[in-house]
Amino acid sequence: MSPLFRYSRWLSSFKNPQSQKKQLLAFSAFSSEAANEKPRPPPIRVGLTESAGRGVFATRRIGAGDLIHTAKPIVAHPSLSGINTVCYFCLKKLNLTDFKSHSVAFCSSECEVNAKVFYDVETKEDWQAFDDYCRTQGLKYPLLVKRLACMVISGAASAESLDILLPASLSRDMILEMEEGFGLLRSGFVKANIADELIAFLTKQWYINMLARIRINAFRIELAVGLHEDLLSSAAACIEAEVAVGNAVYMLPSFYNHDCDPNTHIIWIENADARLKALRDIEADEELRICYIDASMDHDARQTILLQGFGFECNCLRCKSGD
Ligand SMILES: C[S@@+](CC[C@H](N)C(=O)[O-])C[C@H]1O[C@@H](n2cnc3c(N)ncnc32)[C@H](O)[C@@H]1O
Repeated sequence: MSPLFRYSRWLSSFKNPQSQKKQLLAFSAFSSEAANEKPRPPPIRVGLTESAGRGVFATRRIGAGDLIHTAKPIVAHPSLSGINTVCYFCLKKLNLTDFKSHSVAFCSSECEVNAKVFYDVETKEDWQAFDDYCRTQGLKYPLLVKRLACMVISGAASAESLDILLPASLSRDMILEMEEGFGLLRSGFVKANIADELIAFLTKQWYINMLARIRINAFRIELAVGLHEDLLSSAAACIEAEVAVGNAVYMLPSFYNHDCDPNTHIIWIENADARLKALRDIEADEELRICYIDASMDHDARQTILLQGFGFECNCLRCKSGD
């Protein structure tokens, strides 16, 4: 799931507020995860907003419906309930015949090769206890941490890959609840005979830090219904089971702030590669915002979910107007 950037040096310079502005402007220059579908660089930069931390701004006018950029996940993982229905790497939907009993499958030899960054380490252990823990507790984010840990062990990712992302503030109870998952993850690697020096990064603090970042930056991936797909069976699937094919964390999309009347949306067509598209005309220097939740809910319901789920009081114009 490259590209994985080693952001730690850049991150440490954020501790100096004077360099923030310069660094944020520089970000647009190396956001190479953005689309290679267009010859021009994506029309965005990351900058500081007045009251919502960092945000993404348009560098030129963007037309309604335009593809702003695409983004590949830093780490993605299928939902456990659908693990035998999608590619284990890119989350593309597969035919049941692609799966041998109880195994995972890949949509292409390219995905199989790309998955080596975590799969070779992961398959040294059976992870039944860890998966059961996630399944019974209804947890999806520890799976992303496990996959990222495998990537760090294989040398494909830095243990600091997510450090640049904003962390959620966690209560003492939330931290206590994470201990079981940490214990299962670490003991899985020990049982797999992974050398001590390769798992030295995997401390309880690292595990909690990753979950704190994933909690407010992960995207739940719902694939758009393809034209070829039977709309009725897809609708039935939505009712019967989890619609999301999985969860993923991206770099650039994580800098998009929320708005209850967004000008941008994030969609997934075929797999976990995200597409950011303009919902209306956007002027140069306007902030691009996506909607994290179901915008059809009323004001109070939206505020409650944003506060409880993401830890912030929404400052968007729609909320300020009381709508
Ligand atoms: C995924 S991050 C977005 C990028 C973030 N601003 C940063 O500096 O990295 C989500 C966080 O941004 C802030 N945020 C996003 N949308 C907001 C809004 N509408 N009102 C207030 N804060 C917001 C909150 O702190 C939230 O937890």
